[in-house]
Amino acid sequence: MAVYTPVSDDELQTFLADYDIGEVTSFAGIAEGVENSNFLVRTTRSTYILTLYEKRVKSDDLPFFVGLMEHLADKGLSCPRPVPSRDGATLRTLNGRPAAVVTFLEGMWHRRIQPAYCRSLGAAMAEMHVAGADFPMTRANDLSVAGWRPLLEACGMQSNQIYHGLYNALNQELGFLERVWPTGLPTGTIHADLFPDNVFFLGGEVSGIIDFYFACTDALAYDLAICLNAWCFEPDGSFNVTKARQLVTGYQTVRTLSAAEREAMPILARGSALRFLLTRLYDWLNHPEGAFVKPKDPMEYHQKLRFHQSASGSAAYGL
Ligand SMILES: Nc1ncnc2c1ncn2[C@@H]1O[C@H](COP(=O)(O)OP(=O)(O)O)[C@@H](O)[C@H]1O
Ligand SMILES: N[C@@H](CCOP(=O)(O)O)C(=O)O
Repeated sequence: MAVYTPVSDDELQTFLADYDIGEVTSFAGIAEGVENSNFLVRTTRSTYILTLYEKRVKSDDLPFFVGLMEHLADKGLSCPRPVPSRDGATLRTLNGRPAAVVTFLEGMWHRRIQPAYCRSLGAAMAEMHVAGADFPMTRANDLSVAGWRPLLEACGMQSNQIYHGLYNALNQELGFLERVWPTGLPTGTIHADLFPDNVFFLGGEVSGIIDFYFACTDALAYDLAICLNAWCFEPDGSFNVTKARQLVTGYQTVRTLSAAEREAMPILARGSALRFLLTRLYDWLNHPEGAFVKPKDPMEYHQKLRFHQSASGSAAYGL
């Protein structure tokens, strides 16, 4: 459960007194997520999510995240809509943390991924890319290649607690990716954390996308690469090329990938595996005492990285 900052009933009542969202009927910490503190708030009017933004979310970035959700919701995408308080502010402070109330989305996320879900996901992602094309704000991806070395150095030799030789292996991989990382691909607003727990389904089709707190301006194809990692590996660690094909086919029903994007996919997938390996490794070594959170396994991404290191070109991804 991710609740780093507790909120008492009294603190909630005082905070929500400034909103026109009805009377609170129930309130509970949410047993999922690892980044922020999330609470489910039911009121006489509707259901909402209260989020207190934690360590990795910089206050200066919040207007981008909140603005993006408003922009996408205005374009008809099913994503949380920030709810303003009576004075019109969508970003406020609670217990010393920046906080926001957003609308609750119906649907459920799938732990066991079917190829058809990947197809629906691909189309939903491309729709998000198209809808985000005229979003006027930008935010650099601080967890792209330039951000990986500081993360690795912050983990340092402690990395070897997880597995002997891990630091050197990652250092070598990072050196390679720093040399070959693609530039000049079509860019736009990407989600950058489109994992199964952030995509809700109803009846086999994507019904909503949540958790825009890593969203940024970067290569559109990098979002696909993240999903190749997060959706297309089986629990035994093997890569399922059928799921990859479905993901890409679904994407291309809305937006066609260029030849350069297809060619870059193996490196983008490799970089994306390293990115999640590094943040997981950092969190594994540094998770706060007493927080209600289950750190995610860095070694899952080490196994994925090894697949990408041995993959032979775009064909290995069904491209
Ligand atoms: N708008 C929403 N509608 C429905 N459920 C939500 C919404 N936002 C968050 N949740 C629930 O809270 C969980 C954690 O949210 P998430 O944004 O992924 O947290 P974190 O940023 O900490 O990873 C989700 O898995 C989901 O169950
Ligand atoms: N998806 C990332 C961690 C961020 O967690 P989320 O709950 O915000 O999706 C990972 O799996 O490492």
